Amino acid sequence: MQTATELDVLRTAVAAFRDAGESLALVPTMGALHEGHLTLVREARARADRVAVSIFVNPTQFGPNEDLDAYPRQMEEDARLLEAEGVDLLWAPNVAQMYPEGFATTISVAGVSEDFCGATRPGHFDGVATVVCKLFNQVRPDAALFGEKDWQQLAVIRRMARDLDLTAPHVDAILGVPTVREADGLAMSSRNRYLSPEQREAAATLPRAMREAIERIEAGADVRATMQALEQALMEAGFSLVDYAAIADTASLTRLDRLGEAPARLLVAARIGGTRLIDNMAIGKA
Ligand SMILES: Nc1ncnc2c1ncn2[C@@H]1O[C@H](COP(=O)(O)OP(=O)(O)OP(=O)(O)O)[C@@H](O)[C@H]1O
Ligand SMILES: CC(C)(CO)[C@@H](O)C(=O)[O-]
Ligand code: BAL
Repeated sequence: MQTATELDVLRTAVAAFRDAGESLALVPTMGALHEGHLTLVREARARADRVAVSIFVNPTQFGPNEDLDAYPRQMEEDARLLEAEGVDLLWAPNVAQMYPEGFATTISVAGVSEDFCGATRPGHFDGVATVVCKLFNQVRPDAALFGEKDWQQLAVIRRMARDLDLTAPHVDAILGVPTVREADGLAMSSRNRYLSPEQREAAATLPRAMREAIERIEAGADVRATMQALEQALMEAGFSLVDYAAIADTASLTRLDRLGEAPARLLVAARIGGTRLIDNMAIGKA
């Protein structure tokens, strides 16, 4: 595996793949890798001749009171994990390279980025869209893979890629990979390591309560009342705040107060101690 920490080194490595006629898939990450990330890498390997992974803890997607400084950083261990997965290229820029003196451009995706995490983390998706656009321009992959765990992020990136012609037309080059879960159902996340043993146990209530809510709504229960019951179940389990618990259209993320014909998603963000967890699941007709 080649590691590039400078843009010209990255470009030379990518050009060598291209000169050899090889396809390239990109897996963008913020590091602190777990099985969720490695599943994205394996999917990428199955789809392209070459795989590039980026590791960059992007400061512009963190709010002023969020965990930018505390966010886990373990570059050497991550590099070992990626090497073992057969990754070809690790792109690990620093903040000054990504945002040089005078950097002044922001990409903002209206609509799909506004509710849910966009409302509770103002500016978050501007930071995500801008850095992902830069990563696409730096690496110029044929395809990029993202986790469904960050469902709204995936929707924002798909919208941006279509709007800005970042990928080939008529090709779904932005690929979503189903959420990888722990044995008790908790979605894997780098932030799970912030949880104390007691909080970790209580955190499994999140996917459990979501599945119960889905069963009830699919059996005809009222959406609003079921969302209230879901919030209550989380608070009783030890969560301190539910940022949102709602059903939305899968693609537009418009909130729904009942299931209809279009595919829908249950989306939840909730805090336990100082840790904010998100999860989402399909509901209704697939
Ligand atoms: N459990 C998971 N299953 C599938 N994909 C995942 C999972 N966790 C993260 N990903 C995906 O990996 C990519 C990089 O995510 P990131 O590095 O932020 O990890 P994370 O575990 O989501 O961290 P965080 O705790 O910041 O949410 C994203 O596309 C994300 O959706
Ligand atoms: C897509 C991403 C790498 C952009 O910083 C980040 O939001 C993440 O890890 O999900
Ligand atoms: N996995 C999404 C990145 C973030 O929470 O900032």
